[in-house]
Amino acid sequence: MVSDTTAPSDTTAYPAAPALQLHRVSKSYRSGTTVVPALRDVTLTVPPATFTAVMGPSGSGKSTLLQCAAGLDAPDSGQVLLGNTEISRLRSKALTRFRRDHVGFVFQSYNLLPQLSVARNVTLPLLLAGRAPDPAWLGYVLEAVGLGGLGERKPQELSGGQQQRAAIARALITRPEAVFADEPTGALDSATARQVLDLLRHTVSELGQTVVMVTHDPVAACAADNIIFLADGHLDGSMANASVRDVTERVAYLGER
Ligand SMILES: Nc1ncnc2c1ncn2[C@@H]1O[C@H](COP(=O)(O)OP(=O)(O)OP(=O)(O)O)[C@@H](O)[C@H]1O
Repeated sequence: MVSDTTAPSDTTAYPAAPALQLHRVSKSYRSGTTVVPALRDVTLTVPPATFTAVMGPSGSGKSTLLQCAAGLDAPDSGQVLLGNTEISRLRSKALTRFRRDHVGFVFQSYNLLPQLSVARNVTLPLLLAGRAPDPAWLGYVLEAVGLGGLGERKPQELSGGQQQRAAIARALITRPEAVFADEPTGALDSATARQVLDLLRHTVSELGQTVVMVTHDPVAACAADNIIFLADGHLDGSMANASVRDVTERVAYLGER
């Protein structure tokens, strides 16, 4: 287990293995008598300390990919590895424990508890795991997301962008193998979205965090090192260090090559 007292700048605890690997992952949903394929034979590798965006048309399988990669949903076939752990083999209890200790989540809707202070919200994953928060690490994470001095506020006393920063701090507090973000800027205006994207970028470059983010927005996707495209449940190529124009064009023709 990663110690909570490791110096904030120490990233040696992160595994040398890829942060995330999917090997031939397929997943279908049943809707009445109909079977809806959501992921078809997806294989991908995400190196540690990188920022990956997942793009594709509505219904192309982006959220399903994120859910399977994060251990929130189980693939029908194929393997998912987070660091050195094959999470697709874990049974329910072990998977819940693993997720709690090793996976961070950020959602479009922040999901902060209104009755708790920002600091309490941020340290909740540690408390739920029975681990004592390290005040130095909490202070560092709050500073890193630009919420230094605001830990005692309630979420409703923060702006939308600050609430999303708190949600990102909460995702980082356990020093997870990977942070999964589903449309984290979807509810924000473009200037605030920019700040949140810069923060995610900062967690990658300064904290060595691995971030995987689903987005519909080419501007948001271009904050990532690498963009992977999905079309109809298939992986449909990727782009590194892309421009907004290239991504917009690529998205318009997804699935047509
Ligand atoms: N719980 C479910 N039951 C039945 N079908 C589902 C379920 N969840 C997703 N699907 C279907 O699986 C496919 C992929 O859905 P998914 O939500 O992963 O796509 P998405 O790319 O994230 O879409 P969006 O951009 O609209 O959020 C879609 O056809 C969707 O209708």
